[in-house]
Amino acid sequence: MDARLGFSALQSAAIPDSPHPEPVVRLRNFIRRFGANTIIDGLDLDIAPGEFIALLGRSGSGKTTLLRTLAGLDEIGGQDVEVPASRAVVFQDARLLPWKPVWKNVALGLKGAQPRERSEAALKEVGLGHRLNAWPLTLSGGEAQRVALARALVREPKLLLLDEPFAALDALTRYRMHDLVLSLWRKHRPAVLLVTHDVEEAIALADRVLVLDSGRIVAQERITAPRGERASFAQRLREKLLSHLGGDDHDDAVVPFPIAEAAE
Ligand SMILES: Nc1ncnc2c1ncn2[C@@H]1O[C@H](COP(=O)(O)OP(=O)(O)OP(=O)(O)O)[C@@H](O)[C@H]1O
Repeated sequence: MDARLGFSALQSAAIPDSPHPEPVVRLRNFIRRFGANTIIDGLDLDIAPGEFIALLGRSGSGKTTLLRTLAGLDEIGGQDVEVPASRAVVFQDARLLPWKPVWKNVALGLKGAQPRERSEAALKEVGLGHRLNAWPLTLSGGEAQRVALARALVREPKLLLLDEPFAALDALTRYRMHDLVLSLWRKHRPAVLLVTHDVEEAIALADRVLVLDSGRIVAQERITAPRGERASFAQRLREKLLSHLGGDDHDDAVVPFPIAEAAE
């Protein structure tokens, strides 16, 4: 297996180095058009089980279109697309039902036994065990996104799709969410596709960074450095500076820096 890939244009070639014979996501020559506009233009993509992928691209490059396809939110009839049935999406806005308390938002549509207990356990995992009966409108932006994460994870998805979930948060909350997402990912190990505009975020979180342009993957970089060593100086300094700015969510569910690199 290769250590690092350069930014070579891949265009519609299959990603050659998937370490698993059976990817959890498999797209071949995927095409998406809106009217006369071709948004995704013959895309091949494999995502390995448990792999964390960040998808970068300019505005309008088709990132959300690709994510919606993987989420099953768009009708794509007749194309060679394999995705797991168990998948969950977190969007930029939490999309909580304001008339239901937090735990019911997480339990919504949950199949199987003990929805309340499972919802409670998921909310504890994201540090909101004390807000089970809170109303969504009383939550901060960071808290609401943590509820959205709990709602996704309680379904134990094989594929977790994150569409700029941190973009609307302040910097401190965003960095805390990074740590939280990483700790949850390490524990549950879903494959993750994170759509983001933030290159630094992509480098900090992902195993592999893809760049989408004009409907094609034009570059990819596999990042093998342990996450704790990625820009650790910058992170320490950032944490130090940001600790003076305060934040909306101080709790002990967030993994403190340095991030523990458990079995990457
Ligand atoms: N339902 C739709 N009907 C028509 N055009 C659409 C539809 N959905 C997306 N598009 C177009 O497809 C293109 C790609 O949109 P998409 O939202 O996937 O881009 P993006 O990379 O996620 O952009 P951004 O970073 O700004 O969110 C845009 O030109 C958009 O206008």
